[in-house]
Amino acid sequence: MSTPASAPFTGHSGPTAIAARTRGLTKAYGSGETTVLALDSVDVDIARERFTAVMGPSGSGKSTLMHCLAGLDNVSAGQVWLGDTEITGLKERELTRLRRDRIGFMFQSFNLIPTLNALENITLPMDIAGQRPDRAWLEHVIDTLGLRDRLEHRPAQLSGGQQQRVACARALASKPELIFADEPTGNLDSRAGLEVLGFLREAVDKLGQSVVMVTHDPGAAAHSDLVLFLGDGRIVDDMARPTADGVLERMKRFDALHAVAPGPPHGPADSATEQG
Ligand SMILES: Nc1ncnc2c1ncn2[C@@H]1O[C@H](COP(=O)(O)OP(=O)(O)OP(=O)(O)O)[C@@H](O)[C@H]1O
Repeated sequence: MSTPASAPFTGHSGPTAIAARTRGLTKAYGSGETTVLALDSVDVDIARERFTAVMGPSGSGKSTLMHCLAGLDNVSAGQVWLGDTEITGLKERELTRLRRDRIGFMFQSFNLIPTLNALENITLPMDIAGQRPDRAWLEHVIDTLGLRDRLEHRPAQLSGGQQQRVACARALASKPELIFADEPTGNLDSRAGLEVLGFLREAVDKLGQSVVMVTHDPGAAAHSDLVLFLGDGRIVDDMARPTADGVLERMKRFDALHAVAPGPPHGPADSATEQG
């Protein structure tokens, strides 16, 4: 578990091969009798240059896990690292810079600026940060995502799938260590959704990126290398090289278990996940 503190991030196969990790990550909302334990002592290693999907029923803690991993939410207990940097305990300003420099985000709702064209949207976070894009990398991302002939178009002139590809390029533009995608296909029809999943896959396979995606869709999860299943704020299972059918079966089993024995909010099932 200990990693050399001075180990630099190399962009690809780093010294730890871990993009992010948590130990004892606990997040509670509220206090007293109304406390909700959204995450209950989660230990997880997110592998570098891999596509990790996070699944689980509504309210199981998926978004909370993503927010804590991305430093968007403070934790109640435990530790979170991005690469070799412990982010728990960082000040808000340091967190803002870390997110800007080292993390990419994709959301269900694209979040593009309507008055800017595709290229301007892609480079906006870097422009705001006063950073110059690595030109060769940017060109590579644009070609990989098939956006070359759409760069002058505004979001309204693009299909939903194309808009999400622009959002994907924006997330990739600064060559972040880790990309978080929150239901990135949630607003797309199945064909456009497949296309975006294919591009996320390529971002990992061809561009050496690391992706964490929250999804409810077993078909989307099947594009990942590893599915983490959350239940009641804990990682209750994982599945490497998932198939849509396999994921669906696993989810049905969880549902059946829940239906038979609703039990206490945080049951004993916990196979704290270690990969990499
Ligand atoms: N700001 C908040 N205040 C109080 N409770 C919260 C807050 N955010 C989340 N929760 C609670 O924490 C638990 C986990 O929520 P979270 O949004 O992480 O689940 P999720 O798995 O992402 O759900 P969904 O699939 O519906 O998006 C839920 O019980 C939720 O009600």
